[in-house]
Amino acid sequence: MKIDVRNLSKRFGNFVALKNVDLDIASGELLALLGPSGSGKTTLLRIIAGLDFADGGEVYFAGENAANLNVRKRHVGFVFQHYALFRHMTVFENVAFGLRVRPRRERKPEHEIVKRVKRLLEFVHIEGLAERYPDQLSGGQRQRVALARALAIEPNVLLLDEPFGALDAKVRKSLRRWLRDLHGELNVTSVLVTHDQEEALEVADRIVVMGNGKIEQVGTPEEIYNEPANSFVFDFIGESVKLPVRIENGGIWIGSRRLATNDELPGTGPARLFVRPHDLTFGEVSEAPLQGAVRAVRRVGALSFADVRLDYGGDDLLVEASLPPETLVRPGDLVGLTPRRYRIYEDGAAESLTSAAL
Ligand SMILES: Nc1ncnc2c1ncn2[C@@H]1O[C@H](COP(=O)(O)OP(=O)(O)OP(=O)(O)O)[C@@H](O)[C@H]1O
Repeated sequence: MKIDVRNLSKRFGNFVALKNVDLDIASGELLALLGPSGSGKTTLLRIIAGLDFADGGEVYFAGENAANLNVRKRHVGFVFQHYALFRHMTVFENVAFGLRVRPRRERKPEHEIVKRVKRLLEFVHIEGLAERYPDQLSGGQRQRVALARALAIEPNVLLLDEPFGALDAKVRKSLRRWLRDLHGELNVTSVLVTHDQEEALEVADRIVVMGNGKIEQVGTPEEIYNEPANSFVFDFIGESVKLPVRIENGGIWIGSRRLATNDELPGTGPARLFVRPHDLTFGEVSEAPLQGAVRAVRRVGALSFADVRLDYGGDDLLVEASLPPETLVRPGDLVGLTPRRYRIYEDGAAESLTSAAL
């Protein structure tokens, strides 16, 4: 089921929660709505679901204006962060619920309901838990039940609002891989709300980055990460180091040193350089545009980072740079750093003035 969102806007009192949102969701894709808290992700999801109404704009389900379809007719399955399972029902009954409450004309005979529920429990790998109650399950198992229950009604659209938000990091990771695999087997259009960029990058076919009720960028995980459309997306996705720089005489100046660039830059004035920590290359103090003293060296899993205090035109600036495996530095060492791939944003402007891969 294809979903088109057209010029959607929503206010809560004076607060603008969605501003002229346009979005095409392809049939069968898994789309992630990603953004900081309060950016409007849940509001957009609720309007798509029919649980809330927009002040302006439309949502189309397979070309039909969804305003003409009530919640039930939209055939939407939901999974929320807080497992809204019925506590007094077993896993089996929870999953069967949506099938049993259908109007008599549409309801399947009991033996078919039993067959379908069993198949769903197998599909989400919890067939052994059918007779348990929600209290007797782990958080991850409950979310599997919630997904089986959402799928029971054979939805055209699956809406997931922070489905793994309440789970610990390890369970989250395994469940999102599981969701990715499962989604490949389902012919359902899914929209996943998350504020976890790693989750979105790993699971989604495409990501919609939202900020302040607006769409900042739509793209594949690679596009979003490697070609951020603006400074908001660069800053929000992945780690970033931001350095104040100056544009003058066609070049980028870090203090009194000119950064090697591919292009001549127009204009004069302050700007900001955005660089990923792993795109800061360690080198000779005398040659690199940035110099500083190593404060600490840290290992996080297989990666090493150095906190470098840059001597930055009077202001000290602490940056975290990724250490390539062969680089040996110790606290107290003076090092040079060169931004290898970066983007330059004029102060106050979102669009990148230039980007470079040196
Ligand atoms: N019923 C409401 N009444 C008033 N304001 C609301 C209401 N629902 C949402 N908002 C506001 O609208 C903004 C967007 O909320 P929304 O829940 O869509 O954000 P979100 O991106 O999903 O955030 P989170 O990740 O924290 O869930 C927030 O500032 C929120 O406070």
